[in-house]
Amino acid sequence: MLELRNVVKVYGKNVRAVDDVSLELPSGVTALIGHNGAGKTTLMQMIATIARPTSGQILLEGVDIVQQPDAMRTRLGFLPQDFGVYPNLTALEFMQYFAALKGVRDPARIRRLLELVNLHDHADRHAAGFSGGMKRRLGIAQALLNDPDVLIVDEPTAGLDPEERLRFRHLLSEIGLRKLVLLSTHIVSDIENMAGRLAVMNQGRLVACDTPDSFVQRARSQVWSVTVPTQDYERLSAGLQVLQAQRHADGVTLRIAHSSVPLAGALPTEPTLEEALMTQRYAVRERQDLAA
Ligand SMILES: Nc1ncnc2c1ncn2[C@@H]1O[C@H](COP(=O)(O)OP(=O)(O)OP(=O)(O)O)[C@@H](O)[C@H]1O
Repeated sequence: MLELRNVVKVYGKNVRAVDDVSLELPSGVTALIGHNGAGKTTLMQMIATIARPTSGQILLEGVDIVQQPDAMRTRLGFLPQDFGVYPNLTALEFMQYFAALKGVRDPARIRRLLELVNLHDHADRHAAGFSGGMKRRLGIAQALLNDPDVLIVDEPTAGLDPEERLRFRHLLSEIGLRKLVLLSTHIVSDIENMAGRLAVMNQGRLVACDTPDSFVQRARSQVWSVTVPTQDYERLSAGLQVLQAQRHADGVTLRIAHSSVPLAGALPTEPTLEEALMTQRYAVRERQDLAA
């Protein structure tokens, strides 16, 4: 169990990149979601002990890893956002290099990990010629060398094609069956059916943390569907929080976030996870507007 207590990170005089975040993370996959600049990377860096909180505590199994970073470092696998491979090394040599750095002496483990990330057929190829997805998978393999209890992956699917994304999702959810996996993304479809828990960040704050089902459950009765004539679309949708507008022969079908019936004839509809999160973000924005 990883526990964050009132964690704050201030850059310079007044950039509160992470603002009083408290969070409990059990094992399984947790996805950190938020817009660019929400504070996801900063939070992950503090958990990975490569950035120090300005204040607050981060505990791994009760041990304060800000005070005792080695308690995390010996149990951590980390794939940073800007992870790069060494182009002159083959995949196998790259793994051997990191195995030596991490004091891992079992050559069979390297083979097993290359199989796990489906790179065993490419073990003797130079990583320079790998696709983005293959490089990310090699990054995961090196992160798993020391059999970490905690795996942190920053934006794992950035720049990957759909097939690579799918493979990556599968791999991370498998790892999450046994480990604590924390990943960040701003692409909701990437964590659908994969993350057991979503932590939503906005402007440094943790605004919600729950299971995907709970987010969807809460958004029920707040997402509406209605078809309007094409010529009335702009007038009718003005001022509404339109989640999706699909044009077809009979008009435009709108999916709208609203706490009550937004337009005559609108019917409540089952929200997708992405819509549920958008509804949540809208709710946050409304609360901020009210507070201003
Ligand atoms: N080293 C730094 N010095 C100053 N400000 C920083 C630094 N790193 C991040 N920030 C600022 O902190 C805030 C949070 O940034 P962070 O990278 O943690 O967000 P993020 O959610 O990971 O964004 P992205 O999805 O773009 O990676 C931003 O306003 C960013 O500009």
